[in-house]
Amino acid sequence: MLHSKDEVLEVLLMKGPDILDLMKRACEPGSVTYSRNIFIPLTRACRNRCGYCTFRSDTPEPPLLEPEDVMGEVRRALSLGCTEALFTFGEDAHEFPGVRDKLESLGFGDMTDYTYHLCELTLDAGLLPHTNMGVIGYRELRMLKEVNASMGLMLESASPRLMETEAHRESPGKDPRLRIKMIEDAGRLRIPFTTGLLIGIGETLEERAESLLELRRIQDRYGHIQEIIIQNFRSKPGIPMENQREPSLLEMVKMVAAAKIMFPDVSIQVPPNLNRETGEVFLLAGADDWGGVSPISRDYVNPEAPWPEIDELKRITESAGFALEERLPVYRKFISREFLSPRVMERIEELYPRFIETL
Ligand SMILES: O=c1nc2n(C[C@H](O)[C@H](O)[C@H](O)CO)c3cc(O)ccc3cc-2c(=O)[nH]1
Ligand SMILES: C[C@H]1O[C@@H](n2cnc3c(N)ncnc32)[C@H](O)[C@@H]1O
Ligand code: MET
Ligand code: SF4
Repeated sequence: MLHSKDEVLEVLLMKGPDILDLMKRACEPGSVTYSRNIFIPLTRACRNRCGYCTFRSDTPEPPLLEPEDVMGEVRRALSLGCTEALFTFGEDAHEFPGVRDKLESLGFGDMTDYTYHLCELTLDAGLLPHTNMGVIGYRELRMLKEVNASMGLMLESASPRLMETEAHRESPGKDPRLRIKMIEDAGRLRIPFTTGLLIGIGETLEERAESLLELRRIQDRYGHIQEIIIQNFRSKPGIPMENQREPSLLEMVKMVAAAKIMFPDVSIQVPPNLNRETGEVFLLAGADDWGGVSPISRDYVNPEAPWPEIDELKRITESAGFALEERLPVYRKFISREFLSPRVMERIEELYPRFIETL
């Protein structure tokens, strides 16, 4: 195991054949999971302005997806065999007058109320919601737990220093203290949780080590983290961080391996669309999940990076020596009354019994 900052840092500084030993230590034979989803970006309005983001828009047009649009997409996703509805969008969007007026005309007070309503309709229709709407409070989390199979929030980095750099200078919601608090709140509420780190946004190797150790501390205390995304920063034309160097393949390999060694109890996810050529190398470094893959929608956060077809994902996974296994947005070991609301649990028992642990 890697327990101290020095030990983790030593891994992140490795060179030459030591890296091969590291990969061997992290990689276990077996299966690699993915979830069939549809991405539903309710709004591009966001109170933050992250230096790497192309998703946010100042004048979102339309300000909000309407219930009919959302439910049309949900039905289409169901007909294509999806199980997950991924609700990811801007933080505190109801602070924008355009969004607030639209919410009001639909009869909702804020984005949480609206999201709750859509999750409820989605769950009734048969998809399992996973919501990541940025930082929200304890009461909002408690409310959304009732209609979500899992929820998520990227820590991005545990470094408060990035709040003074291009990455997060204009993003009060990326303060690691707020993000850590929300991840802990989700732990207190027993919500199966997805978090992750964004690699290459100006953080030092030492800060990468600290971020992993911070997530380990939270997981030791609460045990609700089901997966950690190790996401590589992608440079895109027009973003403030356009000239920032992307992380190298070996930097990513070392992060993935360190994460797997530190978290034998958590899946390590790398998004296949951001790693078209290199994804299979990450499997050999301990990554064991591809995340949500959509047969219909784009990755609205990374629209230039299409997801591979599921057949292609299977080919890549098998050629590296692993089996591709479909999962729900909630991992098998969290499918229980301890972690899911009665409503969500009943829906899974009814519609997706094949994903439930049979002992
Ligand atoms: O397609 C994407 N899915 C993203 N997902 C979705 C994720 O792959 C799946 O929804 C989960 O694995 C649940 O099945 C996120 C989920 C979170 O909770 C937090 C961050 C992300 C980030 C992305 C992302 O950048 N692109
Ligand atoms: C939804 C998640 O997508 C990630 N994200 C946002 N912009 C980029 C980018 N340019 N490259 C890679 N990941 C990005 C952030 O980590 C965010 O939390
Ligand atoms: N805006 C949220 C965040 O960055 C959700 C993901 S980005 C669309 O945490
Ligand atoms: S990454 Fe999320 S929080 Fe940051 S600007 Fe984009 S939408 Fe907002």
